[in-house]
Amino acid sequence: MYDMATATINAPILYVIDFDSTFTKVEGLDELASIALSGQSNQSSIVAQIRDLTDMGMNGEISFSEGLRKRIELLSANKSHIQTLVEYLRTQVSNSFLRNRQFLSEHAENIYIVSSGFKEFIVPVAAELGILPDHVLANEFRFDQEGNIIGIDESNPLASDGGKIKALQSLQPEGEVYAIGDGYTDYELRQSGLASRFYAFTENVRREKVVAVADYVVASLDEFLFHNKLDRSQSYPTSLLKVLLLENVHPAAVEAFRKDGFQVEFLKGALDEDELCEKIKDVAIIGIRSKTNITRKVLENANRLMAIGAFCIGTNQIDLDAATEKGIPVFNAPYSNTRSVVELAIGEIILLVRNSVTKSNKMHRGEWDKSAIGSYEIRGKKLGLVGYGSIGTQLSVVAEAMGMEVYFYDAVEKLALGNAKKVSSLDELLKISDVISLHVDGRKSNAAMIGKREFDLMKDGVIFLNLSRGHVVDIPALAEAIKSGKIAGAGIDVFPHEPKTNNEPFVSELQGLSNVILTPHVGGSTLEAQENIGKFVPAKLLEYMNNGSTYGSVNFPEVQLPKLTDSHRILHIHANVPGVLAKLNSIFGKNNINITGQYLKTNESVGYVIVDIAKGYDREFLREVRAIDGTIRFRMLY
Ligand SMILES: NC(=O)c1ccc[n+]([C@@H]2O[C@H](COP(=O)([O-])OP(=O)(O)OC[C@H]3O[C@@H](n4cnc5c(N)ncnc54)[C@H](O)[C@@H]3O)[C@@H](O)[C@H]2O)c1
Ligand SMILES: O=C(O)[C@H](O)COP(=O)(O)O
Repeated sequence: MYDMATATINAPILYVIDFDSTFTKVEGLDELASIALSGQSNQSSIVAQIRDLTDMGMNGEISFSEGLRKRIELLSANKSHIQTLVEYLRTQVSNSFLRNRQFLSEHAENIYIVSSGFKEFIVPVAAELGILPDHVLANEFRFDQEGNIIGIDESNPLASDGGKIKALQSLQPEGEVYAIGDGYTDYELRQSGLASRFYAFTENVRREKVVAVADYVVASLDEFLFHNKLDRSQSYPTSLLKVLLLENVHPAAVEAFRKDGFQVEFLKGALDEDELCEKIKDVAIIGIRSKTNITRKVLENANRLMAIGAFCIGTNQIDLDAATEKGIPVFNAPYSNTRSVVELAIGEIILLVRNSVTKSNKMHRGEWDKSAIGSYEIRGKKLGLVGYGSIGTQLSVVAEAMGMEVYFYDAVEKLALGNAKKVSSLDELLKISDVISLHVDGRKSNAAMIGKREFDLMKDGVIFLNLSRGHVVDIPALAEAIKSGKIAGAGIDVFPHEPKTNNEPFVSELQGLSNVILTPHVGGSTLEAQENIGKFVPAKLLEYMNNGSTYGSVNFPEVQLPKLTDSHRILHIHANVPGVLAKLNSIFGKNNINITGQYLKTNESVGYVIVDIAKGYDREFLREVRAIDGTIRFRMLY
């Protein structure tokens, strides 16, 4: 075992880092085989054999040297393939190594790569991040005259079992050695007593046998640096923060968070309140769509929660007041699916005005009903829009381009686009429209805003669409109006009770009614919209997590902050009571903290102060900042 007594006091710690699946995301030899055999029929089977051998070696299931020789025999690669491999590996450097290139170059003297891989591809890739070429201890290939790989340099200690130990011994380290890697041979450095600590590195691959024997498990280089209080790219490692993504958000979202190092859990369906109360306890960021309700009770259980992403437009499913009180900003995607809703509405208006749904249903039953009765053009028809926000206005423009006469009613003063005409009351709009389409938001006060009274005001034979929120319409009253013929056709995409997953049944009084299009809340569900949302919302959340910006938040004071350079940033969220900024400034003054930038925004309930301070301060003052009356949340970025 490692003996502290033998380490020379004050000798620098040596960081010994593995290359394959640690420094880079992949195994170099596996990739070399894949490149060399590209286009050949045996490519996948040989690469699979090589991968199996790599895995067995990494798990300590076969002797390392035996595995290496077998892999080289299977390889059939040459020098030109190595060049291609190097280009590829440059794109495969682990994200947390890329983020921490400053640490790697500033500490280059104390960092070694000790790898059973090959210098020919490790040196050029590692050197780009500041690793010194003579600090790469690795194998070397042997080539024939044509440049084909014919074996390995057997005189290199790394070519034999226990090679990493021998290589490290050759350095005669004077101080402590911390070994970081994903494989069993990295652990052997610790087992041999040469290294005082072994950190199992799980950013790219998690080998349980290796994790089981590790002193520490780190899912990123930031986590390793955090553990050792070393300079790093993330003040708090994202690999220690969990992101919970519900309701089948686009894979782009998963990718965005993983790329930044977060732990991501992805679920296809929604969760109910009790399930969520349990699940949210260790979650730092949650991403939902329209079906997950984030209630006050859920938030009471969310003590690690820092931000909420609504991967949709509507945010009525979130208790925004409770989130604000807890200092949690909420972000949504206000425009990413607008066009998708508009296109569905236009399609439905045409089909319903034309009475095509009834005819299509008859055809399915074997009835041929060729007649013009009840079928109209949309040209010249009056479209009444309830809610003239992003969707209402875009629908207004498109419908007008198709020859409809557009009228709208909105609760707040809105500028009419094109030739659209504003009407002064909902009742007036309902009375004059041939087609009525709802595009209000889902605020509580809009519950059942369209019921029997409103249906009675409408023209006989009106076409009615709701693609906004289910609870806005009284469904029994709607069903009655359809049955009575008051409504000639309806397109309904949203319902007061929607299944949580695709496995649950859907039940509604609207089922089986004639000339009714029922869609399962898919107004915004196009691949384009979902991909846009899957990129947009994580970008907002990451901007908040990494930089503190709240621009675009639906419940928080909005600030767009400059990128943090050469300073540390304090983010202080407090109840909006007088005097907090003065208290903060007096603490900074008293502790000689040099302020390089300061921002303050408030809304009715919270204040958000951001202070950039020069590095080199004594951390003691942070205690005083935390203790300021009314502090809700406090964190630091650097
Ligand atoms: N079916 C879907 O898949 C789908 C997709 C996207 C959005 N939506 C829903 O559509 C809603 C509207 O989206 P948006 O982007 O146009 O929102 P928005 O906030 O831009 O517009 C909503 C408009 O409705 C108005 N409004 C609210 N209550 C009203 C009332 N009682 N009377 C009159 N006007 C009222 C508001 O003043 C606002 O102008 C979203 O909130 C969401 O609930 C559904
Ligand atoms: O608010 C929205 O954007 C829509 O209702 C879409 O919700 P969804 O993402 O749950 O389909």
